[in-house]
Amino acid sequence: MSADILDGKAFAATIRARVAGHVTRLKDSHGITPGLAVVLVGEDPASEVYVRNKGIATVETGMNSFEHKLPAETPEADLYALIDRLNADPAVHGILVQFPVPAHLSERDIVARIAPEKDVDGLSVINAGLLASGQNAMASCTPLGCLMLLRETLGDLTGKDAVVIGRSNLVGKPMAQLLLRDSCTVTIAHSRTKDLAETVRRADIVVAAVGRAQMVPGDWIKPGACVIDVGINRIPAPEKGEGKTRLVGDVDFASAREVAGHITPVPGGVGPLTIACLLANTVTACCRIHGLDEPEGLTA
Ligand SMILES: NC(=O)C1=CN([C@@H]2O[C@H](COP(=O)(O)OP(=O)(O)OC[C@H]3O[C@@H](n4cnc5c(N)ncnc54)[C@H](OP(=O)(O)O)[C@@H]3O)[C@@H](O)[C@H]2O)C=CC1
Ligand SMILES: Nc1nc(=O)c2c([nH]1)NC[C@@H]1CN(c3ccc(C(=O)N[C@@H](CCC(=O)O)C(=O)O)cc3)C=[N+]21
Ligand SMILES: [Mg+2]
Repeated sequence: MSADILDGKAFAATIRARVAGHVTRLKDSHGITPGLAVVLVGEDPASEVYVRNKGIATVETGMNSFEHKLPAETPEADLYALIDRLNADPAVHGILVQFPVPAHLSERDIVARIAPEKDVDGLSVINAGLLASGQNAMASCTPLGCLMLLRETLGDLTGKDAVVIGRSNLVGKPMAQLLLRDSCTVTIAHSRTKDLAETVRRADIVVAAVGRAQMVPGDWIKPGACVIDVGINRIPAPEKGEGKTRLVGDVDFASAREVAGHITPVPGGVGPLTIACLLANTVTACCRIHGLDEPEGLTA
């Protein structure tokens, strides 16, 4: 059996079309253009991919995009001054500071500096708390995109055994919360998990968010399971020529596709959904900031 390969790119396009519809309505009826600010400090390969693709998509959906690339040695005070300006800027409805940041900066303190209503990554303690207590949160873009794709693919998720590999505040934890809200039986695995292979073998749904290239082999996958690969890893690709690289996920796609029922590829899987949901969250933030009705079809 060979898995159904989930086309994240195509599904992302339908989400973006919904976003574009709401943007048009905001402009025509209220004279408001949603704006998204992205801050990148230093260099990170996964973040570079994100910034490139996000800028294009933001403008395509009719929103404003503000990019701030700062050098790796940027002092904390300068970064905070920028965040304060973005917090106060009425043209900015969403703020995203890309992680990881250089070691002299604190992710926790950066998140705390961002106005919670503009926190489109859903990282603030307010958003994390709202999500954990089952209230109307701004959910992190990647888990939101994964949940939308899972519902689209499997329908009702009630009672499914879900294993999330990774417990970051950005991906693993909010993913587990969203799956729990949809009544999955959720296990969160991480670097200290005793028998990862056995844990993953129980799962009807596997979400891999680790950041280790191709670490999940096909023989960990339960036949017919739905495999969502969040990882974005750059590895050498000598077959493409000297010094060339390619993107791979955290799942060994070649062996996993032989066992899984559904699987997301990298690239073309979760990445495009993250971007579509970032735009969706920006529109949601914009509506909330202006006291307008919640946009439909953009939240989980
Ligand atoms: N496609 C997309 O749209 C996105 C992709 N990404 C990518 O997803 C990946 C994960 O991102 P993020 O969550 O921020 O990463 P983090 O580095 O913040 O978290 C990684 C998690 O993986 C766990 N882990 C590390 N090694 C192992 C191991 N050997 N076995 C089991 N678990 C392990 C860590 O455990 P512990 O807590 O114990 O250290 C940690 O919880 C990265 O490749 C990132 O680039 C991220 C966001 C969006
Ligand atoms: N605060 C914060 N929030 C994030 O959500 C966040 C972050 N920091 N830091 C970096 C990671 C990584 N990430 C990606 C999103 C989309 C693609 C993406 O568009 N991927 C395409 C790439 C296609 C290509 O260009 O080759 C795909 O997978 O098809 C990649 C990576 C978000 N992240
Ligand atoms: Mg992280």
